Amino acid sequence: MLDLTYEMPKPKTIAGAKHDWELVIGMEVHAQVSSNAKLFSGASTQFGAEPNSNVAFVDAAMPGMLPVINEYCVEQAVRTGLGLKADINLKSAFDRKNYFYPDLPQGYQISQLYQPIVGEGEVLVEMGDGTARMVRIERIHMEQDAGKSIHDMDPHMSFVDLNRTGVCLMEIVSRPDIRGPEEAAAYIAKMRQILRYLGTCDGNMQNGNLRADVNVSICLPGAYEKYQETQDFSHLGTRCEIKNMNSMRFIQQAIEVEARRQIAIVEGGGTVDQETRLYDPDKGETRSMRSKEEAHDYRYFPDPDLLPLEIEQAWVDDIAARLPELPDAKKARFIVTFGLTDYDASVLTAEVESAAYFEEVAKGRNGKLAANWVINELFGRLKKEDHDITASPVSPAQLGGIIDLIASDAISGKIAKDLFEIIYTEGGDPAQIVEQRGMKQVTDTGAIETALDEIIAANPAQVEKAKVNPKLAGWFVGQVMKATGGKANPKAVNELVSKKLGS
Ligand SMILES: Nc1ncnc2c1ncn2[C@@H]1O[C@H](COP(=O)(O)OP(=O)(O)OP(=O)(O)O)[C@@H](O)[C@H]1O
Ligand SMILES: [Mg+2]
Ligand SMILES: [Mg+2]
Repeated sequence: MLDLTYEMPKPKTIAGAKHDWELVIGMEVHAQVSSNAKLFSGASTQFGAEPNSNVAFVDAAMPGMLPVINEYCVEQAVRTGLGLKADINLKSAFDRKNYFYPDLPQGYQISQLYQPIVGEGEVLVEMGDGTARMVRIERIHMEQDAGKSIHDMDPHMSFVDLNRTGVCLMEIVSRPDIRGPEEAAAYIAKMRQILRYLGTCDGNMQNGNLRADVNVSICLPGAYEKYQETQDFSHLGTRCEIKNMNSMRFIQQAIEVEARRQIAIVEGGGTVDQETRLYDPDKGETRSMRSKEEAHDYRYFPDPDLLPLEIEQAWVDDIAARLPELPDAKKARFIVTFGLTDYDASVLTAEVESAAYFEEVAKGRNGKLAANWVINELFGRLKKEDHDITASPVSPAQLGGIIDLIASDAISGKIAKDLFEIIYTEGGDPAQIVEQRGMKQVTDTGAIETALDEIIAANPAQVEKAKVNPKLAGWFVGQVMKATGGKANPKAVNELVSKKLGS
């Protein structure tokens, strides 16, 4: 594999009235496991179902009901851990996190506080300008999602929908290694990409299947480096946690707004309280939800209904052996195998489906040419209609066919674009269309020469001018192209023009 060494991105600094401040960010990503059934029941996880139709007795906390662990969910947590190059804990355990809320019928959430299933890992976060930072993962634990309270259906009543209750979430906790709003967005994007490659979470942020709690603090330049050396958190500022964010744009806005709030407090001589806050995108501010003083005492304790979760190394090894190729490896391979730039390789591997599409087109062809066509023509065209690659009307075989016609000089690059448009809108076989519609490039120098001779004969004044000003040769090239309906081979035309005009 290619060894990619990156320069680290600079931390974002914000100028306060007195100092420059740096940002420190740690994220808790909640990723809903792509599983048909819930973590401890067989009820369906289908999104958008009739309210309260996907609820097993245990989800509704009926007396005497016992949780039974869903092995598939455990496997997805292990796969996610392996995908983040993390330690897998062969023994983990479930704890009860107790709190009261109408959407939590059990009165507690089953989670893993003391012994999570996945330990330390790492994610490479690339910034698109060639810089990248390795963000450490602290842990991943499995937990149940809560139900949903609905307050906006009736002015006098609130409703509860338990469909989501008990759905398996993975909480992926990062170290405070993220240093700015753009990095936070890039981190989420990379996490989403890895989860989607693995297929352990569909990454649908709109549906809330991937959401993040964003922890923000500020510090003076130099303090973070001291924390890195010692791992002593006292070098860092007090964090505030912005809950439940499911939009990359709002995450970036919230971080900036929150950092500025903290800077104003500290520069005004105050101290930041550790608290949970909510971002209001309409007002562009974060608001306190609850502070440390009124913090929940969750009274965590091991869930007596569930045995510790013990898995075998052989099972983990087997899962590891079956992992798909992940984004970093695929990108590096694309750069080496197809001679792509870092940027093109990133674009093509952003989604696993586009990567597969490109690879089919590029196999046995010029990789750079294939990349150009996939990125500029195909992606550009799909974007116009807001389609993704899975809905592409042009198949990899068809696009490959167009590229073959260019490579063999059968059609010019300009005609290829027309051909692409025909196939995009009407379908068909590229070679056949070129044949039937007479789109073949004229490489026959005889035909080009005849056209050129006619133009020269009709424009004696231009010919004289061109003899003293070689730049005018381009005019003759253009005229030949026009006369041949854009089908003349531009290289052959150029050669003939300079031969005849002696320029
Ligand atoms: N000074 C700091 N500045 C920014 N982020 C921090 C700081 N200290 C810790 N963090 C980050 O805060 C997050 C803490 O998450 P964790 O799940 O461990 O605890 P929690 O938020 O107290 O618990 P809960 O899951 O109940 O919200 C981590 O991502 C961590 O990196
Ligand atoms: Mg947490
Ligand atoms: Mg938290």
